[in-house]
Amino acid sequence: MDTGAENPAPVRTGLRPPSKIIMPSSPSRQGGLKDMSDAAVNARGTMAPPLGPVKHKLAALPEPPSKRSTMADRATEPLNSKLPAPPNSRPVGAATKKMAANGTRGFASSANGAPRSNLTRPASASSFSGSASVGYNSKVASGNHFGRNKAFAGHGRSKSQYYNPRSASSMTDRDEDPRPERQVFDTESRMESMEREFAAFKQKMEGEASQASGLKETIKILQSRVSELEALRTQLTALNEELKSDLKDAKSYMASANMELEKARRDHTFEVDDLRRKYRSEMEDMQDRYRKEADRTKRDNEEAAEKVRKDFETQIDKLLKMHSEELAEMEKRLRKEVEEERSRRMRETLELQTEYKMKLQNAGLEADTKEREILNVKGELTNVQAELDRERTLKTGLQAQLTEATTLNLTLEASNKAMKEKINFLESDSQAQSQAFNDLHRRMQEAIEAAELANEKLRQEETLRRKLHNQVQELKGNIRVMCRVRPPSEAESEPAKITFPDADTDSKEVAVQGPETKSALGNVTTSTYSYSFDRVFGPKSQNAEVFEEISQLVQSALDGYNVCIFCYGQTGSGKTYTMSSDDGMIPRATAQIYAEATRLEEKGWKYKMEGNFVEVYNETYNDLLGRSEDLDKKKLEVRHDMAKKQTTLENAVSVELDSPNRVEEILKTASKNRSVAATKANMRSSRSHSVFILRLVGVNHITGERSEGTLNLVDLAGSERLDHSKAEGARLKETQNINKSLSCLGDVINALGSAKESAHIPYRNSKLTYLLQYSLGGNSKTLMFVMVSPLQAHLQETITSLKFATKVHNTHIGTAKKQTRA
Ligand SMILES: Nc1ncnc2c1ncn2[C@@H]1O[C@H](COP(=O)(O)OP(=O)(O)OP(=O)(O)O)[C@@H](O)[C@H]1O
Repeated sequence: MDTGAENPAPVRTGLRPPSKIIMPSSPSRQGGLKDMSDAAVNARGTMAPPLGPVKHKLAALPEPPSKRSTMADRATEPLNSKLPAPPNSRPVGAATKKMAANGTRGFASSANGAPRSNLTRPASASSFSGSASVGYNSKVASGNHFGRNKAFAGHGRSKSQYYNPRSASSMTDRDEDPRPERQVFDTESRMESMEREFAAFKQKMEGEASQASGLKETIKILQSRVSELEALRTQLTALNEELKSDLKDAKSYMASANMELEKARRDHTFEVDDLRRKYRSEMEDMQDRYRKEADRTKRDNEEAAEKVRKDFETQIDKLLKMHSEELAEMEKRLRKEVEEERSRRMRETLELQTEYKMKLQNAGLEADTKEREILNVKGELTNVQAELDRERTLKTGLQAQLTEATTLNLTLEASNKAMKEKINFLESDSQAQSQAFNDLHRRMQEAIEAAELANEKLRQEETLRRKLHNQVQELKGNIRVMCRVRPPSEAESEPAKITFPDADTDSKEVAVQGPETKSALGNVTTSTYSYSFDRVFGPKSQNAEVFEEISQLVQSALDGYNVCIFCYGQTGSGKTYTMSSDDGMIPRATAQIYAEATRLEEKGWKYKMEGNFVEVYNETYNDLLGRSEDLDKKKLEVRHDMAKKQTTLENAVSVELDSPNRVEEILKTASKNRSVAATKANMRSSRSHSVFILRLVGVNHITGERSEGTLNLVDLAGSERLDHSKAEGARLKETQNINKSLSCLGDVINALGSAKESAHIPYRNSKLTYLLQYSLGGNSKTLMFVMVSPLQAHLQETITSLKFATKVHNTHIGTAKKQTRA
């Protein structure tokens, strides 16, 4: 029998492999969840036993009975257990087998509420028709039926097609059978057969009924399975929800973790930045320390080296001294020793000679005595002879001694000679040295004399240079006028039409296009005004270039002339920039004077340089180098020494210019005082004249020459016209005073240029001209800068300034005189 109960193993569940279902405790694995839900869907859809594989993976689910049979098995269980096996129950068995084989599909149909009729249809229909048709020939039919149904289960269609025609033909044959006994027998047997068939049919029907009830039970079981699965699905849904919330939690945890991570990263970055900054500052500190340390070490090393060098030199000096002393000592000792040795040797030689002579005399006497004794005593001849031999031997010995002494004497004489030669050599060396020293001394004297001559020549040339310089200055004229047009600033627009026709050649001309004028006929015309001066500086010119032009005048002040350099022009035209800016004329002039005075020192000149910085405001003098609180309060007096033609400022602070940096201090103090004053009366610097006075007194200690010169650098107040400025009150008074002093300056220059020598020059008419009395006129060199604004708005003032400057330029002042005193 091939029932499902006998063959449960090969039933296909339709579930996916359980390994794909993940543990529910792992909420992050959504794939696993998906697999699981697929499995659940499959379980619902196919009715295959889903819990087998799932239960082991889903720990949260209730554990089903361990050896649970599959859905198909249980579906067939009632049939197999309750139905007796009818003789021809194969269709049902086949159907059941088929259902078991296609269990998933059949269950799916019932689960979907649309049961398929093929569950029962083939069994009843085929078996019924089969038994009905096969009943006439039960053996054959029975056998064929069995075989047919078996075949039907496997290849139903082909077998039934083949069998049905044969059944029909046999029926036809039996109806037409002509044999009666056989017919009775057939009828009885037929009846028997029919009864059997009926009984079988009945049995079969009972089987069907019990099968139907089995199926109902199966349905119930299946329904209970469905509800179980529903519960399972609910559990899974809950689990899914739980997992989703876990996932959500995990996501929020991840987000917060990310935030914390980000915060930690930021903190870390800050910490790293802090550390980096700290490290950098530490590095800088270390570098600084290292640099200082290195400097200190270098200094120490240099000091040590210097010390070592000095020690070394001292030691060398000491050694040299010791050496020369030792040499002298040795020489003395040697001489003494040589002397002593010589006298000792002489003494010894004399002694030896005396001794020898004595011995010789004694020997002679003895020989005489012996000879006398020989003569007298002949008997004693042998003894005397022996004594004589002895005496002869002695004589030989003495002679050998004499030879030796003579040799020694010769050796001593040779060494004495060598010593003498050495002494002579030493004596001759010191003579050569003193000879060389004398030569050197002589040559030095000659060189000094030559230098003296050269210096003398230089002094003569310096005097000549000064004379020539002055002649050149005279040729250039004692009053010179130069014009400077400043560049417009970035904020300034509408420039005036100012041109420089000879900028590429002489740079002496400036042309200004005047304002438009309307004729009576309504014609608009503009005229161009040309002016020429000693030099014109365009907007691109630098202070260095301007100073080059005036440096010769500065030199004249050192040479003993009074020099006055003015800056004239309206407010904002660049006077202060030219005169007192960091690289303006005042710092440059003082630097040149200081350098030149230092250079002249080698020619015997010694200069004393003293500076004052005063302001003329509202026709009163103010000391710009005094205390700022004294400004406008302290009375400053100007005194003139008519005889010496000198001006002194009483109560003013004088600063000695003993270093080039002093001028910087002077300018700073002056500027501070002016700015303090500016809070009292606005625009003070524009409304007052400032005068920097530098007195230069030089004495030549070689030639006895003396020179006294003064350099005046004047920054005049703005030259606005009264009608144009529309000033009132204090401002009106300022403007009136400025105009008065400027017109007085014009008057003085005019008088100097036109009048005879004896004519009156109106210095006293203004405080400014009074202060500059001895720096304007016959004994002075004057340079006026007319400063020009480049703006169209200032055109009228520009033309007025240029006209005034032209007037001054046309003035001829008498020859300057150098102030020298014997
Ligand atoms: N040659 C120049 N090059 C560049 N800038 C200049 C030049 N001349 C003047 N200036 C600038 O123009 C402005 C006015 O100049 P400055 O103050 O010297 O005029 P000023 O005639 O002295 O005026 P005030 O009469 O009010 O003192 C300043 O800002 C100055 O720096």
